[in-house]
Amino acid sequence: MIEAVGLTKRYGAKTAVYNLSFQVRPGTVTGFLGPNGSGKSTTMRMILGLDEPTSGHVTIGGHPFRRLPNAPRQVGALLDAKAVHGGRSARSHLLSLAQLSGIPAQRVDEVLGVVGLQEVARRRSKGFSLGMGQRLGIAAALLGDPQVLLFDEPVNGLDPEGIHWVRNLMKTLAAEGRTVFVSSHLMSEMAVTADHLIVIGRGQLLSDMSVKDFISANSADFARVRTPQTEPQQREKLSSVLTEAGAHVMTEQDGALRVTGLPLPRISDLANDADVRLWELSPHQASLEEAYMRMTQGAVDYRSTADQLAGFQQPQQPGGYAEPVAQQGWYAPPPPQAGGQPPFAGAPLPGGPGYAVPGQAPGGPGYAASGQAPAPGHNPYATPAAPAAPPAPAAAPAPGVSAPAPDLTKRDSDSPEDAR
Ligand SMILES: Nc1ncnc2c1ncn2[C@@H]1O[C@H](COP(=O)(O)OP(=O)(O)OP(=O)(O)O)[C@@H](O)[C@H]1O
Repeated sequence: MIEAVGLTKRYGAKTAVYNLSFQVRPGTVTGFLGPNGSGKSTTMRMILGLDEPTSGHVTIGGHPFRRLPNAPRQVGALLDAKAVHGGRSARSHLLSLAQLSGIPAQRVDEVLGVVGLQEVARRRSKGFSLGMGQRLGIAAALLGDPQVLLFDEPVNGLDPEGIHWVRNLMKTLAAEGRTVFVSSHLMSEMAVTADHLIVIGRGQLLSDMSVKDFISANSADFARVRTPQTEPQQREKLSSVLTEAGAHVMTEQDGALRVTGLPLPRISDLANDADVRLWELSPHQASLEEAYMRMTQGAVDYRSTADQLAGFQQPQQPGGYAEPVAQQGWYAPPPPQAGGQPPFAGAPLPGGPGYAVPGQAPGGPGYAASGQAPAPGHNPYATPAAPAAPPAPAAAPAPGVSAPAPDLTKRDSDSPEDAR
């Protein structure tokens, strides 16, 4: 098991990691997520004894990495696939690592087979593609047959077959009882690979929970309801009936209704009672990517000015950043945006069940969950709001969620110096 307690790392005035506490348990794949620059690699380097924490500590199996007896046989890691002497062949690179750790040469050939590089084992690694380099880095991590494995972006540069292979490898390693800690920006992959997630933003813990809980805590389920296109009055009638019953109803670009606040059977019953025929009644559950974007929206450092999402950022507070989203309550499904219109200008925050928590950016980042661009000039969500949801309790964070800590990152002097 990996255990971090109050882990903090400062580089000069820059706080890369602040007061991180978490455990990575054996037998599961734990995903490590966070926007660019949020401190994932720094955390991994501290776990591996490559960086000294400014305060706090991190142990593997109860020992700091540097005091682990025969560490390479207990812990394997892929941090930077390019950290290989390009003039050496894949085999001689692995052989030199094996010799340093007293690992027999036979194991080198085994891991070359496991990662599928046996055919190119004697080729110089400088001619390797990005994906081949990743495979070589994974081979190095597996060399000591360790119980604890850390992978920083292992699927970076891999083709679909390679991604599939890494996914199965991680799962197999975890199923063997090993501790597998893996960072990635590929949410679709994480959704099918990881069992548990640790999410950080600007160096601080945002979430520590199962993938399933993470998705449900950061999304609002809703129903898509369609009535016959040829009879628009049916849709209007249903919309009124559902609204009267307490739902929040919005019209999507394709004419379907997006309904929150009522379970599907109730929607069906109400439609039936109102004599409205339904052509579609389907549940929508957010993807990990949607949930992740909703959670980390306030903790993204680098965003294109051309990115439509830029307008949805909470303003950077002087001397601090907009608080990461605490995981409590339910959130509005991300509403499609009208072309170029400020996201919530003039439009009240949709209320009712499943809506936003005070202190957060209203309504979410504004990406279209349905993947459909809204019609220019028409904001289907600028409808009068239902009464606002009662305020969520401000202080108590949900289980597994850290309360947002004060921002200790400093943007003005990102010194490359390590001031530990
Ligand atoms: N040696 C260093 N000196 C100064 N600042 C550093 C150093 N290493 C990391 N940082 C800063 O610490 C912050 C966290 O960086 P880190 O590489 O850990 O983030 P990350 O989450 O791994 O990012 P990415 O997803 O882009 O790989 C960044 O702002 C980075 O610039």
